Amino acid sequence: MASRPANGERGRAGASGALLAEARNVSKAFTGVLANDRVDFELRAGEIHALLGENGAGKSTLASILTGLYSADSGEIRVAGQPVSFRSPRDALARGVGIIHQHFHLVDRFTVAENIVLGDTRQGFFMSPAGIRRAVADLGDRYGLEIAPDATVAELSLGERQRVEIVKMLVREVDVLFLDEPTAVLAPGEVEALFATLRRMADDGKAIALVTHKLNEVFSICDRATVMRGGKVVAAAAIEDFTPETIARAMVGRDVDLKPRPSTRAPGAVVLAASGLGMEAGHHCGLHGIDLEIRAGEIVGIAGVAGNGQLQLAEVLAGLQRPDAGKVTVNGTDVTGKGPHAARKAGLAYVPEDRLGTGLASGLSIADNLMLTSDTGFLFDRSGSRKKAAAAIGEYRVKASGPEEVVRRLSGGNVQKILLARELGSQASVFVVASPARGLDVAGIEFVRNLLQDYRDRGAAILLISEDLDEVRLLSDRIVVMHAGHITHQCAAVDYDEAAIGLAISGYSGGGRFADTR
Ligand SMILES: Nc1ncnc2c1ncn2[C@@H]1O[C@H](COP(=O)(O)OP(=O)(O)OP(=O)(O)O)[C@@H](O)[C@H]1O
Repeated sequence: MASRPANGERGRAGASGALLAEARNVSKAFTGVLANDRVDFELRAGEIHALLGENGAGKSTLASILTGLYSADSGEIRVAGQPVSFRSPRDALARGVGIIHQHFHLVDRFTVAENIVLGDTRQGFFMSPAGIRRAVADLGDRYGLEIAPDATVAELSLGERQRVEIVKMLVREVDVLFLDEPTAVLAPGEVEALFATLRRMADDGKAIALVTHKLNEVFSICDRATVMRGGKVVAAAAIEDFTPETIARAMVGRDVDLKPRPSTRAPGAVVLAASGLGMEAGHHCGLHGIDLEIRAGEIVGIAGVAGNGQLQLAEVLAGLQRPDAGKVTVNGTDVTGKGPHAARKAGLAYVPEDRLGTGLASGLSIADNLMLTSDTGFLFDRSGSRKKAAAAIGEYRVKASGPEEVVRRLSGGNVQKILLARELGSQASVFVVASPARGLDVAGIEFVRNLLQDYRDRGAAILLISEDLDEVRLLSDRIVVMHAGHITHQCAAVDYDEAAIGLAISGYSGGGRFADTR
């Protein structure tokens, strides 16, 4: 059992708590890639430990080795000081080491309680339905995790599903918990709640490893950080010994500049226009009287919590959904409800949020994916498509063995780069871009921001949809807020008023009015 820190003071327990999990001199190669190169990593009782690094640095591989999904080619894994050899994640769980992946492993049509006991094969372990309810309630109280045991998982938000995954781990009595980019799926309010839970778990003597790209999270919650680059550990220290700049430099090997570059020119003619767009509310909130104009040479950012109509709006603009009312024009051509090909032909490119669903075919190579939306089709001109892919891999600094690499094998951030390369590399003049930096490391974020600003300066019209308010604020020339399928606020970026935007995000549309949230 883990030794408990004397108090929950940040940083103190992390430096001195008992060693709960370690990797010593661990290496792991995949075909052509040394994903972990003589890695040392340690997790102590009472700490929240950030595991950082650029896309493809080897973080997920290390987490997978420590939690039983992969075995190391060489080196040693220890739990509570004892060498272990995990043959599966179940083995690791039996030793108190668990992981919560970005894509949850829950059965949608089962209840929360059923999911919690599912697959729990501990010998002699039995929990009656009443026992499970009690355990969920007790753990919920202790760690601030409110969930209804009888709810069906399909009805739950992503934040609630994450809580179910955490309770599942707590029921299995983990001492060490890895979380792979846990805030990527959360709304801002849910992030604070998650962090409070993680802090309570650490205060209780558990060790938490947080795989993340978000430096603000690292500095607000973590006690220590380990930074990886090219499969190696390049820095490991208490958080007080780092600054955002030194962490970014360790990750990338150079200085990173994320300062915005506002447009210096007045925007040109309207190139993307939506007027009176309406969609019936169904399983989503619908769209209600959306009027929007985007001009050549400007970035318009749409802020709001996911699920407030942004996805429907993006899909209507990109021709993937037909609105019930209203009209969309791209470069003066009416493309309303005419399908994605018509929108693309009129000059619109779309980077969807759901990169492996709507965006890319995970079973195909990089080269084939880059040709998926071209008129010629990917069966045509294979050597041309390979050349194009090789150029994109170089330009976007994608970590891959070459153009024939299957997209499924790439790390999350590199998948995002392939999608961006295809859409931003097209000849479009209007770009609808949803969460372009999701899953990207600091160098990737810098790259994408520069790219969008370069395109804008060359006269492209960009609609940026993002839940990351900082991203919207830093990149946009104009800001539009959506709530419940309505536009509740619009302003120029220079007039950015955090309080007004915060109110608009929660539905307040000025003059004492709240948007109709049917
Ligand atoms: N199953 C696999 N088969 C082949 N190569 C793999 C496999 N898993 C990872 N790799 C490669 O190993 C390297 C490290 O990948 P890993 O997923 O560990 O990186 P990461 O730091 O987690 O990146 P990201 O932040 O983008 O998720 C990458 O070059 C990746 O393409």
